[in-house]
Amino acid sequence: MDTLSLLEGLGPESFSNDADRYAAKEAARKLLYKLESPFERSWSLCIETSVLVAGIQVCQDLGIWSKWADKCKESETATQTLDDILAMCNSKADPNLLRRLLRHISALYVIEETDVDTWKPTPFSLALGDKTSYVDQTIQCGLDHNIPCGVNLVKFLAKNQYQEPVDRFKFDNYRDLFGDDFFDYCQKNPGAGGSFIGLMKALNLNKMDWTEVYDTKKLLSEVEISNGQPVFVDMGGAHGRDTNRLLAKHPELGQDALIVQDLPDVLALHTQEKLDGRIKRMPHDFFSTQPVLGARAYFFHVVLHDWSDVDCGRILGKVKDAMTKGYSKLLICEVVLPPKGATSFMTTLDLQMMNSTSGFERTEEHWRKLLQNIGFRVVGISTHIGAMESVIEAEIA
Ligand SMILES: Nc1ncnc2c1ncn2[C@@H]1O[C@H](CSCC[C@H]([NH3+])C(=O)O)[C@@H](O)[C@H]1O
Repeated sequence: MDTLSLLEGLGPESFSNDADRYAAKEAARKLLYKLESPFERSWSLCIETSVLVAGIQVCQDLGIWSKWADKCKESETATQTLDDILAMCNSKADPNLLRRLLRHISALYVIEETDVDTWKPTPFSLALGDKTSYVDQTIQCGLDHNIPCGVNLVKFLAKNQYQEPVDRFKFDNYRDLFGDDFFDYCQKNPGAGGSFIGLMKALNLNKMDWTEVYDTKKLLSEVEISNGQPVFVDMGGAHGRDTNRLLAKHPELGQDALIVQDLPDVLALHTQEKLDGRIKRMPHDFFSTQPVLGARAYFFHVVLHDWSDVDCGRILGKVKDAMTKGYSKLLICEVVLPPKGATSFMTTLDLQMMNSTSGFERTEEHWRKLLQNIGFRVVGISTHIGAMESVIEAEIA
């Protein structure tokens, strides 16, 4: 078989597990970067992609992706003509406008052109139409926050003499662009707040279950389950999926044991998914006194990277006041930056934090120093070959 046919014949089913598929995807990306000329790369980065994202979102706004996905569930024929697609639209659209958008997004493999003015979906376009995947929210979040912030960041850094933005109250890219800092803006603009939480749901679905990274059995072995005591507090827990995962692993956990805390608007507007009745949703601002005392674990998943060391000190100081020394644990599920060889997932998160919250990812040394300064002792850092984040376990020193 020639090389091109061999490459085109590969698919997710060619790999026996997801780690191998991911490794092959990264190899293909490296290959693409080697094969494309410098001009092709710059063209693809900015010129092709800006209108690709716009095209995908216009189809989203017109309701095309969800209608198309529904049609596929109902019938065998996924292939649709331009007229069929026009009929899916929730508002009137110019046929030639739609044709031009569809032509571009099919030239870039979002859908597949099968004939004149005729296309069939791909797993990606079907996922865009499947609300449970939150892939649509990943695009929406990018348009609401990440892309405009990335454009602003260039001028913002120049304007601030290339100082590192690490304290949002001093100077902050998001506030420079939108007039408010990230979480204030999200509270005032529920649409933008919703797409951010949507991205968090997508990320959470696509990351390794934290209970596979960290030994929850050991954590719970010293807990008296039936005493009605709070066991686990998921702070900035939003959707509560991490708490659900703990419960799925330990169904013996009872009423009042599990609490998901977040800002009131996030719990009221953006996290309506049904949680097990044993999980309590509790509005709580983590800069104020922690009302749940003496839990076995206070858990933060991709929360502290939003905040400066000073703010982490304020947040964790409140947690420390609620903890029982010698019993309560602080669990931090975050990227621990390696000195060398950070993955693109890690570097993306790091710079997206700069983009939107003046936050950042931390090295192991940084985490240890930060926690030590607040009066904690790191007990262990759990990692897993398939996980992008580690779980840092700490207790009161
Ligand atoms: N002051 C605050 N008090 C409580 N939660 C907050 C505060 N500021 C931001 N948050 C929440 O912190 C979370 C950061 S995003 C992380 C969400 C979740 N733990 C996950 O892993 O997917 C968001 O849900 C924010 O609403």
